[in-house]
Amino acid sequence: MLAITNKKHTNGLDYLDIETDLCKARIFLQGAQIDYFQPKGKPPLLWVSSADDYQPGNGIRGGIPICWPWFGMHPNPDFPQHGIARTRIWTLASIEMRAQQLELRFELALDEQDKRFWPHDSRVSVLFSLGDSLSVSLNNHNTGNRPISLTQALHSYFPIGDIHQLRASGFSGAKYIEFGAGPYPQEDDTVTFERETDRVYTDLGEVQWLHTPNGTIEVAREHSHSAVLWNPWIAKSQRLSRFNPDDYLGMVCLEAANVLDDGLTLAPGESHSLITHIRWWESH
Ligand SMILES: O=P(O)(O)OC[C@H]1O[C@H](O)[C@H](O)[C@@H](O)[C@@H]1O
Repeated sequence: MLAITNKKHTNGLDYLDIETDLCKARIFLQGAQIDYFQPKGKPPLLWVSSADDYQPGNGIRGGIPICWPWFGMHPNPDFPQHGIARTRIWTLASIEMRAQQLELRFELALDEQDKRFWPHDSRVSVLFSLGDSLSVSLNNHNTGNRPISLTQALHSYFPIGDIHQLRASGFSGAKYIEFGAGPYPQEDDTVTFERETDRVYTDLGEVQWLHTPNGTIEVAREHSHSAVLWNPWIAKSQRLSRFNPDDYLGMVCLEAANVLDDGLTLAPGESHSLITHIRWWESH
């Protein structure tokens, strides 16, 4: 089966409700933000805060916000954190079925207002590939005649059941910066959570795993040597917008990125795709 229905949220945001033989998904045009993905017969793979009211103009607190064309704070303090893509309306450009994977491509057309933030000749698009796993590819192409530099992330929120029981693995050999300090070498392969965690990893291997009480989520990346691992813990949860004070107990963000020395510089005519693959891991 294949059902793709255009719907409107009560607060006005347009989204696509999607069902295939292999999964159910929901993608908002604002931010090209997927906030729901569930392989059939398995639990959902993305987390969203019940405090989010899906207001136009805000990124949704969950799913996969797209941080582009910068991650984190911009040197200009008047520019929004994590770039402009997550609050802009994207256009659905194509729908294709390949084998049993449903591919949806969205494009972002920047207006004059946006050019204040991003005065470059470039094209950005995102391709979702939906099957029993989820792949997201954020594609940049330099259409101008000067180099372009940017940072970006697929800011994925995962449902992890209980932060006190979560073990995140696949980190050995990397290094990280946290709260402006570091880089520190990551000696253990596994990370556990006992406090606010906000690490920007570089030199990171291609695959990490989130071992939760409900199963293991595998998060792989292509064309990316960096990722962000984030849990706001108690105090920051109380300050965060669209977030319940105890939400930190049930989520973690592991964000495929191109940041720090893994930031991009695209020569004229050059393209790049930041890709993440997300699935429930099954041992064979
Ligand atoms: O509140 P937001 O702008 O969505 O940012 C949410 C979080 O994003 C990233 O994970 C950063 O590393 C965090 O420092 C930040 O708090």
